[in-house]
Parts: sequence; C-alpha cells; structure tokens
Amino acid sequence: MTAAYGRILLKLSGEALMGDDAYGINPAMLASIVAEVKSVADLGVEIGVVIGGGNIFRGVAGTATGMDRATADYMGMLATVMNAMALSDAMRQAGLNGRVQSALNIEQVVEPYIRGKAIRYLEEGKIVIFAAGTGNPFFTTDTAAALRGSEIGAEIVLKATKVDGIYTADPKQDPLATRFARISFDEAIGRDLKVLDSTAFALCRDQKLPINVFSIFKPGALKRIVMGEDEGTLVHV
Ligand SMILES: Nc1ncnc2c1ncn2[C@@H]1O[C@H](COP(=O)(O)OP(=O)(O)O)[C@@H](O)[C@H]1O
Ligand SMILES: O=c1ccn([C@@H]2O[C@H](COP(=O)(O)OP(=O)(O)O)[C@@H](O)[C@H]2O)c(=O)[nH]1
Repeated sequence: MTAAYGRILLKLSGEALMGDDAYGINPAMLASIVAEVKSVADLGVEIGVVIGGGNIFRGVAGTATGMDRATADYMGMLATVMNAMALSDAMRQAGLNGRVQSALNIEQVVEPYIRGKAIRYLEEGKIVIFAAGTGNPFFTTDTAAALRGSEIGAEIVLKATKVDGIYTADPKQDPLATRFARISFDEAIGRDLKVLDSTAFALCRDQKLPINVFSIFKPGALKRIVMGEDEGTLVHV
C-alpha cells in the first residue's frame, strides 16, 4: 500500500479534543485521534500538525466580555500550546515521536518554530506539532495550517473537523444542505462557505495547496484520504 502523499499538514480542531465533554481535553478522544495519526505515520507519510484551541479559549468569545481582541487572541494561542503538549504526550504514549514548535516563544516549555528544523524533523520521521497558530492575533489556526503547510511544502492540508465535508450551507443549521465531493477554491470562496476562514482559503489557493475537509469522528477517514480515496470534500485549484 503506497500513500498518495509524501508530506501532509493535518489541522486538528481544538474542539475535536473535547469528545463529548463540554470543554477541555478528553483522554479517550485524544487517544483515538493519535491512533488515526499513527495509521498514517505507519505508511511512512511525513506529518505536520496544526492544533486549534477552541476547546479551551476562543479569541472572539473573550471579546464578548469586553476583553481587548488582541489580548483574547493571545490567550487563544496559549490554549493551542496546551493542546499541542497534550497531543505530543499522547503520541509518546502511543510510540510516536512528536515535537512541538511554538510560534510564540515560551522556551522553557516548548521549542520555538524554526522552519528548517521542522523540515529536518519531518525528514527524520518525527511528527511536528505547530503550536500558537501563526503567532499573530486576528488570525486562526486554519490560517496557521495554510501557512505552515505552505512553508513545509506539504502536498495537501487535511482539515479534521466536526462535519464530514463542505456543504452547500452549514449542515448544523440547515438539514437540507448537501455535501460537495469536490469544490474549486473560487467556488468555495465565492459561495462564502464558512467551514474554513477566507484567509486560509485564499492562502491555499494562491499556493495551489489543496485542502481536504473530513470528519475527525469517522474512523479510518484520515487514512483513506492519504491513500487517495474519496472522503470528505476536496478543495482544488
Ligand atoms: N458550508 C459549510 N459546510 C460545512 N460546515 C460548515 C459550513 N458552514 C459552516 N460550517 C460549520 O463549520 C464548522 C467547522 O468550522 P470551525 O468551527 O472553524 O471548525 P474547527 O473548530 O474545526 O476549526 C462545522 O462544525 C460546521 O458547523
Ligand atoms: O494565528 C492564530 C491562531 C489562533 N489564534 C487565537 O487562538 C484561538 C484558537 O484557535 P482556533 O479558534 O483557530 O481553534 P479551533 O477552532 O481549531 O479550535 C482563536 O480563536 C484565536 O483567538 C490567533 O489569535 N492567531
């Protein structure tokens, strides 16, 4: 079995880590995500991961209480560092070699993001977890996934989320929404489909970096995409 991609960037939503809990990190969910990642790592695919923070803190939620947006966003970025550390530890327990690199310097805790070093780790078969998003407020971890994916020369960005693809409308709001198997960047941006933010879409489009949106709750979905099978929604140039 050979994989369709040699190097991928996996975006894991923070909320995926909650499982059925109301917030935080659910250990069983974390272990099942790591098992999915391992099934792909075992194929020899090089994996970069960008992890979200929405299970702990979301910048926009902070501003609802009157907090300054940039301050709230920095808190959101710190939340992603906690998730990254939990993920890397769960990888260690599963026998995988994970390395966390943070876009914000917290040297006593995790390594800083250094592109060349990240690429070296990938070549060595280590899984690099990119924490703290882009390091800038007013961005999201989806945009961080597009950015890091471009920087490391990933062949595809895989967005693992709560829905099993991109729909004509938010399927959580509209039960009649139908799923696209494939959609072009121009159409996804033109229809203002909210599953990814527009900055992330635009960056991937400019870099000709395809995106596949799939459900993190569907066992085997990640591996199927990596094997080149039809799963979720492929956003193409
Ligand atoms: N057109 C659409 N197709 C699919 N999902 C959509 C769409 N519009 C909005 N969504 C919503 O987007 C959510 C995923 O985006 P987001 O909340 O940013 O996830 P994540 O936390 O995984 O980054 C889905 O749970 C879904 O409810
Ligand atoms: O480059 C970034 C990435 C993230 N964030 C902040 O971190 C929070 C958590 O990230 P995100 O919402 O993307 O996580 P997810 O939806 O994947 O759980 C965001 O709400 C932002 O407040 C940010 O300011 N800049």
